[in-house]
Amino acid sequence: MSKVLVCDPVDQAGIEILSQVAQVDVNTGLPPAELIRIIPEYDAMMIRSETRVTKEIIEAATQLKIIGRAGVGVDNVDVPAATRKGIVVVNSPEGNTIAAAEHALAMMLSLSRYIPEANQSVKNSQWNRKEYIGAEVYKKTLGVVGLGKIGSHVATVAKALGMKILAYDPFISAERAEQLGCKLVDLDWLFREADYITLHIPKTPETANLINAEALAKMKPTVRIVNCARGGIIDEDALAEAVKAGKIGGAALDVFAKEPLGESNLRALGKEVILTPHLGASTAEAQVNVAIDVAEQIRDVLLGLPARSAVNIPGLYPDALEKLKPYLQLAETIGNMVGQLAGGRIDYLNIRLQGDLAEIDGKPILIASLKGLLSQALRERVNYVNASIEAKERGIHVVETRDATMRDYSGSLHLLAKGSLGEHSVTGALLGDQEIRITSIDDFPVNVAPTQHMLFTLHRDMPGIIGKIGSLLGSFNVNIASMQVGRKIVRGDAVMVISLDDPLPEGILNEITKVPGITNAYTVSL
Ligand SMILES: NC(=O)C1=CN([C@@H]2O[C@H](COP(=O)(O)OP(=O)(O)OC[C@H]3O[C@@H](n4cnc5c(N)ncnc54)[C@H](O)[C@@H]3O)[C@@H](O)[C@H]2O)C=CC1
Ligand SMILES: O=C(O)C(=O)COP(=O)(O)O
Repeated sequence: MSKVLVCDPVDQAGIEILSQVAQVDVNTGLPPAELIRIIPEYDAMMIRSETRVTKEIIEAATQLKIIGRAGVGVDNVDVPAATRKGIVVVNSPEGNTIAAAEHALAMMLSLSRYIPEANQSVKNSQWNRKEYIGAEVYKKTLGVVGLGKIGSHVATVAKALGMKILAYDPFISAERAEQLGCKLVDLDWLFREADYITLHIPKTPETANLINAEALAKMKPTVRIVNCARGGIIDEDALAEAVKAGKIGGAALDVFAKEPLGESNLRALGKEVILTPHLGASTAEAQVNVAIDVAEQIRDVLLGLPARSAVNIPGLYPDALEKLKPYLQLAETIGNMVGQLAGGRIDYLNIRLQGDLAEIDGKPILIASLKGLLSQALRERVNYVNASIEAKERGIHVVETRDATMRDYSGSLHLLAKGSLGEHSVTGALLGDQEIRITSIDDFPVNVAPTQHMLFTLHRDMPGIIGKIGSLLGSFNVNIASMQVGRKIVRGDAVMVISLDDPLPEGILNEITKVPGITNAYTVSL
């Protein structure tokens, strides 16, 4: 039975789903060294933002297939290290959108009316109304940095509060911003004009310290900044300094460069600053959503099915994947065949999508072809996650071409591999949308169904050659299941494809190449 390690607190609804297919160990707050020690036992990990899944942990994992992040941000996972190891990383892109957006809005309003400190003062038996004269958000300008899922919801609600919305997001169109009632502007404009700024971007090398002393200096002295996205997007010392010096109006932070927040200048600040302990996703509803979303994906991957929100499998979207499945199988099979025919080190792979296949997104087919190609060298270590990286690291130059005019089958795939031992090609198609047919080998036309054990020969088409191969195989007690010859001209060069019931015994390939007329022989095992 598979084993899943749940390292951070997640809703019971997720645990129940995982328990249908795996032994689930809930073990939160583990120190890194302990995680490294126990991770080899596990097939899957489920985390939130507290556990850092470092390269060291990933390298120590020997059977880990999936890391499920019950939330959005995967910046606490070394995704490149996971990808390299063929481990799928999934998240829940929408499960906590509303929770995070509402927390940002709550922070904005609390900041405007000093609610946290006013509340504390009443609880401390004071009644100080003069101290807490706030500001209205109505008719003020809100600058939304990052108009993705959370930023869009914040903008929509803020619009209903009567705010004017400016947005900065280099990856969305002005039309999309307009639909949301926002004006798309550049960052400097937003910094200059906004009365409130709210951040809804991922933490990336580009966004780290986006709000630094220089940026703060461009803002209005009354601006209030909300960060419910990621710590490290704001330079915390520069922010504390700006609040203290009255260069900005205030800030509300849910996330910090280092969590839990340690020693910090922010703690000493007054009512202008609100700090919450990373609570954006902490609603009952969001926790049920993300736990179910991610647990279902872990369950599926453990059952050998695809994950719907993998962050490190490029181009494999669930709907497209379902339609493409037979073609992925085809690509993997002929990738595997051409890899074995080419043998040795492969330097170049041309993937030609033909007929109907020329019309579709080729990326998943390309990945499947590479997985097949590398499967001899890497066995089960290669999968859809790491096939592209492995190919790149091996220096395989991959070229995708398309030819919609090739219409012998509705859609076919031609792979040509060049390597240290020469050049080979295989074309395959689907018969009746499911059954794989090999339709050419080294450009010789054939029509064979791939089988587990196959023998290919390149030979001169001449009388007696088939008989000689047949008796040679017979003398080694190898049974032939089927045989086919492909040739372009009579008595010219030809290819023979023989399906065998058993694997070819050691040494026999050498004997076959000694038969007069045979130029080369190859075995392929699928
Ligand atoms: N505080 C909390 O508990 C929570 C925090 N989050 C965080 O909120 C952030 C946003 O999440 P979603 O809206 O779900 O993500 P999303 O992917 O839907 O939106 C992010 C947006 O940022 C934009 N973006 C990327 N790089 C940018 C850049 N350099 N400058 C400006 N815009 C850029 C993207 O185009 C995208 O539109 C993430 O960092 C996520 O981790 C999410 C949930 C809960
Ligand atoms: O989903 C996200 O990106 C979050 O930041 C939520 O973090 P959490 O799951 O509450 O630790």
